[in-house]
Amino acid sequence: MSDAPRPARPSFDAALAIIREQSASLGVETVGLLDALHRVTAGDGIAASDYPRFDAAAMDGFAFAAADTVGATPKQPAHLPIAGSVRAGISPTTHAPRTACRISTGAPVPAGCDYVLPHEEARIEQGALVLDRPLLPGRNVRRRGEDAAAGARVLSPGTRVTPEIIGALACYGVAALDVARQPSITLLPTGDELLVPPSVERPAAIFDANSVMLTALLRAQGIEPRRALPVSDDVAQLERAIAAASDSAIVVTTGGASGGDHDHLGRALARLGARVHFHGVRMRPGKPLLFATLPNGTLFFGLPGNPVAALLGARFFLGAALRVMSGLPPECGETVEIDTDRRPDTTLFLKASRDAAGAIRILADQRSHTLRPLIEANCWVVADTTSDGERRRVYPLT
Ligand SMILES: Nc1nc2c(c(=O)[nH]1)N[C@H]1C(S)=C(S)[C@@H](COP(=O)(O)OP(=O)(O)OC[C@H]3O[C@@H](n4cnc5c(N)ncnc54)[C@H](O)[C@@H]3O)O[C@H]1N2
Ligand code: MOO
Repeated sequence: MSDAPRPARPSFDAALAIIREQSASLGVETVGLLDALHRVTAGDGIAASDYPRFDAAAMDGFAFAAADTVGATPKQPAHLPIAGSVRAGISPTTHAPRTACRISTGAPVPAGCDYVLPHEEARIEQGALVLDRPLLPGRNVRRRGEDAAAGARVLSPGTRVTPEIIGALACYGVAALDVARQPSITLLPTGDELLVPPSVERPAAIFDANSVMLTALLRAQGIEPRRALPVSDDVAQLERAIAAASDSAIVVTTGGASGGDHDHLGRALARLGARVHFHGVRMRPGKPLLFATLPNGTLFFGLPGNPVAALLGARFFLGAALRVMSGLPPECGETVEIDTDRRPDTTLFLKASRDAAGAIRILADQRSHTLRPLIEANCWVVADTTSDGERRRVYPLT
């Protein structure tokens, strides 16, 4: 058992509150548009250019002024001689009244034209477009600035940047964005079973799944963590490895968090002079989770080794700190009515799948070493009891 003092175990909500209290914004930086992917905006996104940049044809066909069709009938159609053509990328051209010009999709509609007739609808006789009814202006013309006008506020602060947002901003000529600074993070897997790759000669070795999984989880938030080499279940080595990692703003270990004979995390942190905010949370899986501050101010998350517990710890606890650092509000989940297992005084995290109709199914295998159900899962159901009674909340998987 660890000799380190054990503060009382908080509830899940209380533990999150402690983490939020210990976390602070890291400020703002300007990054190139593509580098903003998965990051959180720290200011408004402003369109640098009108989009569309000019009145443009939405179809290949013929451009002309709708006014030139006034009074046209099948018996007395308007004849608009076809004069010239405009292609995409060609600067807007002048247009002689009572003529039509060939135009391709994306080409600037010549000044004076306000109608584009698709070529498959066109009747051409002796080099003139024949129109046998009056037409209303605007058809197949994309108006300048109709999606976004230069200077328009198109993005608010606190938005997670997606590929779609990057696409829109690229249309609007935005080349850089202000985003919240991200912390540097070192992932430190612990456990003798990780020190050598699994092989026939090493039947008790396992693959280090946790640091791979957490790297993926962080990349999805625009953070590239440093992955330290696995460290053995030895207090001195653990102490050294944590000290070496503490140049990062956040250190995350996996394994060695519970009170087993070889779980030395508590002892290593005591030797380092860390301030342990809690060791153990009234939740399952993830009960042995530890949160501390190292003497230099680095935040420390000691996640349990079981992969589901490690994932939950990163998803909800490290995630809570990252949200504060990114200027995002706390997650509150969606309250739902669903009958699940319950455990007194414990928050249960259940792998679940929600179908297109919104029906939630709790998956059969809830053990904390099995990730296979998470291939099928798309949400967590979080079950606990409040003073108002049983509560069930749904959270996205990541
Ligand atoms: N007597 C008790 N035993 C255990 C308790 C308990 O309360 N009393 N709690 C159990 C719970 S709950 C958990 S969670 C685990 C967590 O313990 P540790 O954080 O000390 O983790 P380890 O013992 O080091 O490892 C647990 C499990 O996970 C595997 N592991 C570790 N690292 C990785 C990795 N990087 N990738 C994949 N898998 C990893 C490890 O081999 C173990 O199988 O303790 C229970 N025991
Ligand atoms: O807390 Mo443990 O996470 O149930 O396996």
